Amino acid sequence: MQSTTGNPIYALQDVPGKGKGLVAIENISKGTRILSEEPIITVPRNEPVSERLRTSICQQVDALSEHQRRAFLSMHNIHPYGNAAEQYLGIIRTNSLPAETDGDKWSIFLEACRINHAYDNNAQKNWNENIKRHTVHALRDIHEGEEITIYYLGVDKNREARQEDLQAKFGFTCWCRLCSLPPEQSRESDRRLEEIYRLDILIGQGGVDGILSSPLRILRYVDQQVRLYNEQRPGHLGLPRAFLDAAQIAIANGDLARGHTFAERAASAWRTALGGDSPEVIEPATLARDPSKHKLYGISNPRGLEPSDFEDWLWKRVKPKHPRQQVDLRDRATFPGFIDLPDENDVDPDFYESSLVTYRQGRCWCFLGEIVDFVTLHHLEIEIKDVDGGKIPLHFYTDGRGSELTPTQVQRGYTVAIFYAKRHVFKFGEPGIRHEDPRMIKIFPLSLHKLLALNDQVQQFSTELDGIRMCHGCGKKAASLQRCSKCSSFWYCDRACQVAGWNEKGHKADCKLLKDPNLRGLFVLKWDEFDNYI
Ligand SMILES: C[S@@+](CC[C@H](N)C(=O)[O-])C[C@H]1O[C@@H](n2cnc3c(N)ncnc32)[C@H](O)[C@@H]1O
Repeated sequence: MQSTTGNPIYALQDVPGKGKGLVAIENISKGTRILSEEPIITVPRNEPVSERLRTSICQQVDALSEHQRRAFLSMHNIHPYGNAAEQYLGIIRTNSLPAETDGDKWSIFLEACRINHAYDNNAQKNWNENIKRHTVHALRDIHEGEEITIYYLGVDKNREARQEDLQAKFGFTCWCRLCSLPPEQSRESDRRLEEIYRLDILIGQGGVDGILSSPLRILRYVDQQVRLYNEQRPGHLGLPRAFLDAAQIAIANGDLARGHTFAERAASAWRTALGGDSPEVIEPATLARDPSKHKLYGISNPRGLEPSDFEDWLWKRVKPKHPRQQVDLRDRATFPGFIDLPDENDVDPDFYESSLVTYRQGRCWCFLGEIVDFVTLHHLEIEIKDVDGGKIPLHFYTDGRGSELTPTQVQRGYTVAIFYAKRHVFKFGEPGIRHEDPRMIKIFPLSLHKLLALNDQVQQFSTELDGIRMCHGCGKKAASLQRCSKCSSFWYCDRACQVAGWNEKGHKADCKLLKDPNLRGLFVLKWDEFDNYI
């Protein structure tokens, strides 16, 4: 590809430890189409090696121009060979890229096949079915002299699986910045991926029913996924998919304004990675123009209501909340991350109601964080990780300076819940939380990750909608389920379902946790009202 001045923007150069590679020879800005190429050799992906295939490959190589042939033969080959046909096959296996959207045909592209791999890739490869070319776009600004890299493996995988695949298919180990992280940070990155996949399941499992019955909960999952994708690596292709999910949730629930914005974000992310002429951009761009054309628009309008109930719905008349609705621990208004806590010296309107002369607390809230480390010098100091992954100090300025907590309570990996926490600027260190009232803290013997996973189960199996609940054992929805007598949180058709829930679905461990009235309390307190301190 050439720059606007007509000069090439990259060159094939030696890259230490990787053979040849493409290197930017001028600054390339995010979203630039770095190259767009037609294939020179194409093979069916899944056809077993046969005489017919060998002949077809030899004929295609023979038909190349001298320049193309030389460039093809200089490509890397990790497979041993004894004759020309085997050599060609080895080069194709080491270098080919998809030449059809469904991946049935793979091809050799003289330039794109020279790009090396990195997990923190700065460019995105793609077969563009509209223009029948392979394209590569800059996922972020690439500086002059920087190597252009793509991700070889398609699906995102944890570090060990990535390295195994790269060794098996391409014969190398990736040493990019993300693959060389120290073990703890690398595990964190792997955990992020696991969480992304877990959220994927939670988002998809209820289908349209889920989107309609708990739109906020599902939107929270997608919100969380977007944050994780952004932390994982730049331009992750999960992002536009997540934006499209968010658009669908908004539109299905009649919110065209948000549907429009989410669809625009999806289109913009695809445009950066794949170019404005790629088919992937068309769907979200069309949706952004008119979100009401989406097939789910309008399905949230209630059907079969009594006329008076319909009027209540139409006018958004507030009805008393269902008493048995469970609070969602992912609700950031009630369980904010550190950054969203009120500042100690401000009157934050999200938490306080103010008039001209006075203000009063308008709601209850609780900060959740996982104990990463702790130390006692003059007082107990705990390092905690919040829902956003940020680490902050929690200093104990209670009368006992933290000694009111027992060593069995203060353990790494346990979750701290602090009611009415505020951001405090310490003179001697990083901003954090100054904890003064011993009644305002609870510690639960499970990680924040597990607490949120338990919350997801509670949301799915404890929440009643129009008198209907879901059996935790078999997943059936019914009005006449029996509740677990120990924790009162999960519901079952009969004894067999209870045994299945206990043994196969992990309720044995969850039940023990939920027997703690303090933990159960998190799910049932009236957080959005304030009468008195909890
Ligand atoms: C498609 S080719 C890429 C171009 C190749 N470097 C060349 O010289 O033609 C794939 C081969 O490049 C090398 N390679 C690609 N990415 C690499 C990386 N991150 N580290 C080391 N070698 C890499 C491996 O030998 C791999 O089999």
